[in-house]
Amino acid sequence: MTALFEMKGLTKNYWQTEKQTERAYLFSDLTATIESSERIALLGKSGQGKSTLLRMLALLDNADSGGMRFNGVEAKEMDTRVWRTKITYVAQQAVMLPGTIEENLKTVSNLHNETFNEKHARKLMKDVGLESIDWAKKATDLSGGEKQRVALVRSLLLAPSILLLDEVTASLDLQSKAYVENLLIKWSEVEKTAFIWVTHDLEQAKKVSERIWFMENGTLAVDCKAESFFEHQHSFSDSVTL
Ligand SMILES: Nc1ncnc2c1ncn2[C@@H]1O[C@H](COP(=O)(O)OP(=O)(O)OP(=O)(O)O)[C@@H](O)[C@H]1O
Repeated sequence: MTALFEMKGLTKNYWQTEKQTERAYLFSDLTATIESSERIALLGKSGQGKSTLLRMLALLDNADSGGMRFNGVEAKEMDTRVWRTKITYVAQQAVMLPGTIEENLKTVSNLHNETFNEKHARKLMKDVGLESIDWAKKATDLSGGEKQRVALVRSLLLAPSILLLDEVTASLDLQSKAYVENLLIKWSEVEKTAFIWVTHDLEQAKKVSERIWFMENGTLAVDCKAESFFEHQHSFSDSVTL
């Protein structure tokens, strides 16, 4: 059976401006396969290249070598915009487009010339705890945490196959964080969406993931079931102090 997603030998050299260390690359030869709607937490100390990898998977950054396939199709054979609707990146700092919340939510349907499913959007806004917000409000006036949740709903409206979540709850209070975690777990189960969630919060990783990718020294040092990772956490690196 064709895998949902494969990455093979992905390598990123340091940028020219980067202070050279003992190795020339940020990460090298990252290889992994996602068979179906798996929930993966991507862990690793600061500066290991987790965000760079996510951006690379969404074709927002180039690999120096290696390749990727989605449903058996090479990234370079697919239209970049189509790829990004299948494999969608949600940034740590949400960016709102000029205009109202409603206009932001409608970006996706407008892009695809489709009818906007308001009921679906309202349900998602409720799921992230934003049911009482006025959609006529200017999106750029929202708080950081509100912007993050609107951005997440906007991405979910694309119905991607793989969501790339870059510390998406870092700016949220505990209640909103729980809303988002629960929504994404449920969403993955119901819609059969995979996600790769970068987090420094081990409790969150334990709650949301079935599989762990752990980056260390420029490699994907660990790729295993979440249960096994947390059972043997002490034997990975320096106790995985993230
Ligand atoms: N566009 C760029 N130009 C130069 N250096 C960059 C660029 N993007 C990232 N880097 C460098 O690459 C390294 C990895 O950055 P990245 O943000 O991918 O790491 P990370 O593991 O996600 O870190 P954190 O956990 O702190 O978010 C860092 O040293 C960063 O300064």
